[in-house]
Amino acid sequence: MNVIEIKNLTKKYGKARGISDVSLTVEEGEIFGFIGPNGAGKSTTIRTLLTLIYPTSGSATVFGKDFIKEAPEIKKEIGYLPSEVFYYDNMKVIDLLKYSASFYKKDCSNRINELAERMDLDLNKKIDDLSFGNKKKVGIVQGLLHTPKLIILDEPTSGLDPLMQQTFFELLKEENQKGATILFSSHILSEVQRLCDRVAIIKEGKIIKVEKISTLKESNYKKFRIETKSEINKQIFALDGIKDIEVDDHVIRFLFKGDLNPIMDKIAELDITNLWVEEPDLEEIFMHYYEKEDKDR
Ligand SMILES: Nc1ncnc2c1ncn2[C@@H]1O[C@H](COP(=O)(O)OP(=O)(O)OP(=O)(O)O)[C@@H](O)[C@H]1O
Repeated sequence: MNVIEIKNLTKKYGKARGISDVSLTVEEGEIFGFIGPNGAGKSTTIRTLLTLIYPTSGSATVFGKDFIKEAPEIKKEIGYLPSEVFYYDNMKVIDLLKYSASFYKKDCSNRINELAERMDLDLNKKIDDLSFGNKKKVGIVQGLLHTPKLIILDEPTSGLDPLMQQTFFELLKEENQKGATILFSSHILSEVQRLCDRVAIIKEGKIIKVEKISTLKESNYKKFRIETKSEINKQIFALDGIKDIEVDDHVIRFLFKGDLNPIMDKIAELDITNLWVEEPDLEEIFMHYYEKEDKDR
C-alpha cells in the first residue's frame, strides 16, 4: 500500500515558484529520502501535504485518504518535525510535551520519559533555557510521543551533535522496524544514504529523479585509482566506458562504467603497487544529476 501518494502538486507563492507538478509515492514501511539544495521545495511539498499551506493545484492522499478533506483524521497518525521549531519559551519542556500529548487519545507519559532519556533531554528545564539543539530534541520527542504510523521529518538533524544524530537515527530505524513509514528531507546526502531505501531528488521545485539508493549507486561510474612502479602512459586506458582520465606521475585515476574484464586485462599488464576501485558516494551521483539537468536545458 502507498502511505503517501502525491499527484501533480503545484504551489505558487503569488507569482513565485514554490513547487511545480510534484508527483511521488511513499510505500508502507519505507524510509524515503527527499533531497535537494536550499530553496528546492522540500518544505513546501511537506507543508502542502500536511495542509499547513494550500496547494495551487494537484491532489494527494495519505493512508488512502484525501489530504484536505480528511486532514484531521490523517494528522492523528502523523508525527511531524518542522525544519524550524518555535515554542512558548516560558513553558517547561514537560508541560509542553504533556500539552502536545493531550491531542491524542492515548497515554503518552511513559513514551515521553523513554524518548527524553534516549535523547538526553532534561524535561524539567524551561524551553527558554535550552540550546538550539536541545530545542530540536523537544521537537523530535513531540513528533514521536504518540507512536505515529507516518513520521515526517523536515531537515531533522540540524543542530544535533554527531553522537545525538547517531542516537536519533537508531531511534528512527527502531520505529521503522516496528512498522512506521518515514519521510525524511535533507540536503545532507550522506545521512540520506545511511538511512533511506529510496530517494526523490528535487531541484527548483521539480522532481528530477526517484530511485532506490542501491540502484543510484549501481548504475553509476566506478572510480579507479591505480599506482604503479613506473610511469603510466594514459593511452593504454583509451577504452570504451572510461572517462576523466588523470595521470599524476605514477598514479592514474579514471571513472569507468561497463564490462570490467578489458580493464582488468590492461591492469594486469602493469607493474602495480596499489589499486582502489570505489563506488561514488551519493554526493557525487547527485552532482552528476544536477549537472546533467543543467546541460539538458
Ligand atoms: N512563504 C513564502 N513566500 C514566498 N516564497 C516562498 C515562501 N516559502 C518558500 N518560498 C519559496 O519557495 C521555494 C521553495 O522553498 P522551500 O522552503 O520549500 O525549499 P526547501 O527545499 O525546503 O529549502 P530549505 O532547505 O532552504 O528549507 C523557494 O524559492 C522559496 O523562496
